[in-house]
Amino acid sequence: MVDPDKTGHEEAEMVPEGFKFIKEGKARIIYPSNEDADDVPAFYNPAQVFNRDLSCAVLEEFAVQYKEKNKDFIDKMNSEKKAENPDAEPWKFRTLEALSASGLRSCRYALECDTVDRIIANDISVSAVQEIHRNSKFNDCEKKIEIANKDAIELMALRRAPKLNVPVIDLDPYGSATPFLDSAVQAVNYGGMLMVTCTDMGVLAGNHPEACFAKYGSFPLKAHFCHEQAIRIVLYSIERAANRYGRYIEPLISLHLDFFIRVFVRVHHGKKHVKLSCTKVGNVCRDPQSHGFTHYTLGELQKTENGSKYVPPQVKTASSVPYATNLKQGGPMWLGPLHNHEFVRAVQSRIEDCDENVWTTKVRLCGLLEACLEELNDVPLYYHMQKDFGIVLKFSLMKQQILRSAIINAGYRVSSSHATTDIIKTDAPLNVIWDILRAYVKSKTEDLNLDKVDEHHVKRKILTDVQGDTKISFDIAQDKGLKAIKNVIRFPPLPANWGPKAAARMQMQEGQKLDGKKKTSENKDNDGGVRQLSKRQRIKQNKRAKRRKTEENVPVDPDPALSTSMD
Ligand SMILES: C[S@@+](CC[C@H](N)C(=O)[O-])C[C@H]1O[C@@H](n2cnc3c(N)ncnc32)[C@H](O)[C@@H]1O
Repeated sequence: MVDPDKTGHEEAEMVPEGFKFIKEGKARIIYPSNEDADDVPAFYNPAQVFNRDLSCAVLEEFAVQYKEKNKDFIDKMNSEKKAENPDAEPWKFRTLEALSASGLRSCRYALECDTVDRIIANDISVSAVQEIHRNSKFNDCEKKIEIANKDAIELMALRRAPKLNVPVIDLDPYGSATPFLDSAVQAVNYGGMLMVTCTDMGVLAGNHPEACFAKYGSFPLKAHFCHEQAIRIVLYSIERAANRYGRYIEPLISLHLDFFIRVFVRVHHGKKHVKLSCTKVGNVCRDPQSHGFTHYTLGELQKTENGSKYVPPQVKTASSVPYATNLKQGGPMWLGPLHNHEFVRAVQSRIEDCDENVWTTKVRLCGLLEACLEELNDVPLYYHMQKDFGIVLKFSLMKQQILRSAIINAGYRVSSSHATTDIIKTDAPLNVIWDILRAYVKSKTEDLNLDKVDEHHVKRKILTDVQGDTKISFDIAQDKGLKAIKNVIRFPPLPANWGPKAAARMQMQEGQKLDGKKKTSENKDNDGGVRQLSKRQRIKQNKRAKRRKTEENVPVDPDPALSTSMD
């Protein structure tokens, strides 16, 4: 490989005019000098460097663990192959990057993950595949990268073909990964891993609940826990797809980052465990007035004289959300743990050992994984200190540390979340939190200022209620839930223009089409769906798309957001 730090003769010869080279990790790609041009051959977003750095670390750790766990099986398979054909190649650990774009990620996997033997870099776009060829050559990793130009759904559906035997599949689409989940859960090896990105945060966060239901099978609630809720909806969707084929997921690391969701899940198989799925997914009920919420699984496992059976859950929504008059239901979503802490620790120590010049996001990655280790893994969702409690009580509340102490002193656990700041994740029942907050408000003021508050208003109900038997103490507690254990940066400021980016124009082979995936204002405008186009911009873009379609015969669908029907 050409030394990445050299900018000598050899490189200048390889970079065509109008192009530049971009360095990321140990890889470099050749990319148009004008990145904002309408017609870039393949998609590349520098803001996803964090996603790629993390994915390299996770992939290498997973590959090491997978080979170790399956050592006997791999050895047996290799000796059987050798007996049949002495020249047979040994078994290879393959990773499929199903939506590869420029091939940057695949090149990085090839160069930075020593335990991964092969990467299949696939993209439906002809121009993207040309870039993958060029970039894998440029990085001198052609031997490790197999290139495919197929619809990812078809490619993964070829799972019965013994050649596509992949322990890891990476899905990094524009917008939602849901069109690819069905074939991905079937194609990945037993005990293999799916790495899944979803960038349609607007949909997942509850801005378009009907679209979220259509894509993910889950109805999101508009609430301050929307970031973690988005992760849980994606996990639910993967679990449901897996269950249909006798498989189930184990989340290894599940993240909300900047403008997207990235989850790493192990895919197991086994009918007995698949049945348990109904006890891991469920609904959330939230009162928009008091901001209180509760959750319940869709099914419960009940012990019987002869063993156990699955039954519908006992739903205690009303008693779990005191002062609620009008509960709104969201879901279903994943209610189990988001992370496997042992795996997170292993990835974290791998990152700690790496060179900061290669993984430029090292400091942030370590902070993020530390935040994952700190968060309560068995408590779904959280409250925002001011935006939930403060707003309801119309009172400037105590510092986080004091409320956390009070919760711990009352005998419960509390933590922060990697997903956002200023939140309280706790196993304390809501009546305990209201007891604490009521006691605090009363300790700060004698005048509760309720004269003008309607008698049915939730603030009045909370503040005039009889104090429960919660032990109240605002003394600073000594507990790991109180303050960060390691002094690492958890939420560093982000660079300017950090966010989703416009999709590249797709050039497909004749006869190829995008199954179940249309270009919409969400995924065409960006890879995040966070910034929506105005109606005028969409009309303009539609016209441009139609013009292209006729001029170049490239299948670009008009923006469905302009039509009245949902599809
Ligand atoms: C967000 S980009 C991938 C970015 C890349 N993984 C990276 O890290 O830079 C999505 C890519 O998916 C490709 N794509 C979209 N639909 C596809 C399909 N059905 N099959 C294969 N590739 C597809 C697009 O051409 C585009 O290059």
